[in-house]
Amino acid sequence: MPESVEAVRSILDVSRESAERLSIYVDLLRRWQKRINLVSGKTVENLWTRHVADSAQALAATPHAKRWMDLGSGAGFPGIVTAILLAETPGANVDLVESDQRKASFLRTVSRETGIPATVHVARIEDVVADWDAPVDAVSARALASLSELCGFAAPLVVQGAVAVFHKGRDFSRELEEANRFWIIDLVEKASSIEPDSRIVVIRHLQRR
Ligand SMILES: C[S@@+](CC[C@H](N)C(=O)[O-])C[C@H]1O[C@@H](n2cnc3c(N)ncnc32)[C@H](O)[C@@H]1O
Repeated sequence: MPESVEAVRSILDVSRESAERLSIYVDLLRRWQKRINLVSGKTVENLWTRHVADSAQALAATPHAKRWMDLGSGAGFPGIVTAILLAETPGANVDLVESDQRKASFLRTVSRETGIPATVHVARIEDVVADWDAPVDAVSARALASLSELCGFAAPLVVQGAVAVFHKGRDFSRELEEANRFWIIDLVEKASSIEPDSRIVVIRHLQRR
């Protein structure tokens, strides 16, 4: 797959404006990566496929969602990518929750330089979700925690009508088995177009056993 915006276009349509914003984001990430560890060093050469296109699968899985919360955003995957792809959609917003100060500074810089509809919360997910009272259409997380833990983070939002969209890796079957002990989960999984053995998991209903 090409290491350019074409990798993202293999997942969904990307406007010229979004393509420009994605390029600004990738340039900033490469620059900041020299100072702080934003992504694993061995993936820097493949940022467009391994991170940007991979992240675009969250919005592709839930294309009608406009108001997102991204948990443990790190360098902005998938939350910043979602916000860029929704930048021209009226009413769109992505709340990014990240407890690490330096990563949050990076996220704020990207948000400012690209002019995207994103709000950065430098806080713990548990605290943000517990106090949250604004409508959320979708909640995303990638490389953050086990499925069972993610259900715990997202449940208060899913109960209020949000759809949960999680990137999950090759341990998914074992994680699902564990999560099923604690949660009744209405889940649809889709094979990742980017990472073999990975999938995008969409949860519409969630209830603690
Ligand atoms: C492994 S990184 C993944 C980052 C990004 N989602 C990605 O896919 O590249 C997990 C991130 O979640 C953040 N994090 C972990 N637990 C958290 C919590 N309870 N509240 C807020 N942020 C948290 C960490 O600081 C870290 O940046």
